[in-house]
Amino acid sequence: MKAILNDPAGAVIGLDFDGTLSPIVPDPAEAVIHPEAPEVLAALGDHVRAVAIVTGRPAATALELGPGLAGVPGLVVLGHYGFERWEGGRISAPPPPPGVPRAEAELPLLLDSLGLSEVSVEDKHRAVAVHTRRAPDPEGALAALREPLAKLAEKHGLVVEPGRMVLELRPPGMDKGQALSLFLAERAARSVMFVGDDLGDLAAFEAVRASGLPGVTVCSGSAEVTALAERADLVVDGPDGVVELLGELVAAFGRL
Ligand SMILES: O=P(O)(O)OC[C@H]1O[C@H](O[C@H]2O[C@H](CO)[C@@H](O)[C@H](O)[C@H]2O)[C@H](O)[C@@H](O)[C@@H]1O
Repeated sequence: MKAILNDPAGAVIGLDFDGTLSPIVPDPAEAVIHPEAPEVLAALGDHVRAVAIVTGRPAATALELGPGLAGVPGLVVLGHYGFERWEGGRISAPPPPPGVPRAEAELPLLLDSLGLSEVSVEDKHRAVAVHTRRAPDPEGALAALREPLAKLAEKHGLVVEPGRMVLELRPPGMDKGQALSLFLAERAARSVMFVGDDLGDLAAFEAVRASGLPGVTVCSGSAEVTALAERADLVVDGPDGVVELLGELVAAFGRL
């Protein structure tokens, strides 16, 4: 944190979206960014080398659920765990993986055969997520789905990304750690902070450590995921705590 405060112009601030900038809600389509986040990120963007949102969401979805984000100076959104990039209004991405629609087509029958028709499927185009949060027994449904979804993913050349009451089938070859490492190198960062809440963010925590830069890992804490808090330098109280921390950083920069 000291390095970031002493030299904000060299700092890259990486942030996850769901559970970090946006409070967790039952329906993924109804998630919305914390009301104070766009303003605080905009203020942060004026001081630091770059603000990057690194998310499992498609980049365009993060921007839709985060009105005001597009105005954050220099913002980069690395969507789909880094496969996709939004910057200055443009999205770049590799061709969509053919395994995703094939796996998705098999899902209804599979879910029926498991008696899990109450779970919900989120079509993310480059990935497909199976959510159990709104099922009668979310943990039980998640456990019942692990093995069948692992087999389905393997059959179609995909991997399973586990998260908060969700198992996502997505292409291999990228994760938030690789995405963050590439971004740090591209921006010649002199320090780094990464803020996340879920298992997918562990790779980014590792990337902070592997970068050799002065860095700080921050967990947006919840009772649902403890693995991240155990590995974080700092734990704050969910998206409210994240916004408060970022606000404190901005205030400190203002005093420099
Ligand atoms: O990398 P992230 O930005 O954290 O995205 C990870 C997944 O987040 C979303 O699901 C989570 O948030 C939902 C809305 O609050 C919640 O209902 C769900 O239980 C959480 O797992 C999103 O729907 C997924 O596609 C993302 O991969």
